[in-house]
Amino acid sequence: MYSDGVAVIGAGAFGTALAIAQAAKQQNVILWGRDPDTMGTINALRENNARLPGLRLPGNITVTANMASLHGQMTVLLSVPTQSLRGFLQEHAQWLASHMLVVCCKGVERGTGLLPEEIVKSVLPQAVTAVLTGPSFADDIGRGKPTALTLATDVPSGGELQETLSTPTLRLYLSDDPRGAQLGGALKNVVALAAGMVIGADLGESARAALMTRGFAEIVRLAQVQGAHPETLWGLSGFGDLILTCSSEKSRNFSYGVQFAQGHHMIDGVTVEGVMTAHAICEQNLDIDLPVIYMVSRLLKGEVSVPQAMETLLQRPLKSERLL
Ligand SMILES: NC(=O)c1ccc[n+]([C@@H]2O[C@H](COP(=O)([O-])OP(=O)(O)OC[C@H]3O[C@@H](n4cnc5c(N)ncnc54)[C@H](O)[C@@H]3O)[C@@H](O)[C@H]2O)c1
Ligand SMILES: O=P(O)(O)OC[C@H](O)CO
Repeated sequence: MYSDGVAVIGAGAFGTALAIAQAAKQQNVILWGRDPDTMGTINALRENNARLPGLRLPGNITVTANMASLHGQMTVLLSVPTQSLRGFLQEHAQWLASHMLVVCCKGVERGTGLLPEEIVKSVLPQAVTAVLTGPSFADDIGRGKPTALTLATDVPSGGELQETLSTPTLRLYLSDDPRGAQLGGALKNVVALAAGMVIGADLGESARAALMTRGFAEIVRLAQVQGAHPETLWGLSGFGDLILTCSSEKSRNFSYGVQFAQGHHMIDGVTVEGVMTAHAICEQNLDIDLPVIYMVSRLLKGEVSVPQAMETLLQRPLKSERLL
């Protein structure tokens, strides 16, 4: 099953990196992007110089804007931003039915509160799905630097998929908790925005460590209430990705947080998933104590400044350090 090769949907930074990584193992990999001109340029240069400059696409990657290139029963890695996933699926449903769909985006959909795999199931109820997530920068994956990720799925053939997608430098750990894995990947971006704001406002490394730790407590709390296994969040998809994203300026979420605190609020064609995810969580009006996540949404809406937000968080009643 699903032995007709690997296709990557979305020719952004991550999709391109995943295609390059898979090309080290698979005979032929398809990289699909929606814009024929862009894909023509990527093919001519054998490089995605707009999204992942400096990395050469091996010859066994077929670069295309034609969904008809997908064939048989493939493993399809979905790497479009979360807020675009539904639109992509609706437009191209006819080409996707026979394949294993592996969700690689991180976020919560605004308006529905759905996680990416749930978006897939809501558009394609019969779809066979999995989730690939964890600490990984596109550039590291594309350069073949050692990376470990979580592959989370309910399907019995998860072990086969793990074998298919693991490479000598990309080590996949199998999980049976797609919900927990996705919540970790989505929510760490919100905490990374907060961590960036702390650094951008020069509030100190100690404050960042406090926010990361208390932010992690919120992630575990929310995940448990929403039916995930708390231990999933202690793994690569939760704790692991939180460390990476909150501590590196290579992270777009962290970097945007830094810029935001310094008064630069424009997002120019860059995918910063944590922004919509913060709002998507808030608009669900959950009865869960999530002070950091809610504060990030208020900050992004301009309702409070970073110093006001920090003061408000510090002035809350003292409490015990329970994680849950
Ligand atoms: N970049 C990374 O290091 C990294 C690592 C892990 C996970 N991710 C996740 O991967 C997802 C994609 O991120 P990215 O870094 O590739 O972003 P990106 O901004 O580099 O690229 C996004 C791509 O999606 C395409 N796209 C947008 N809407 C589309 C639609 N409706 N149909 C088809 N294509 C569409 C855009 O044209 C663009 O090529 C995000 O959820 C991100 O969190 C990224
Ligand atoms: O650049 P970011 O902030 O979207 O982070 C990329 C990955 O999610 C890190 O694991």
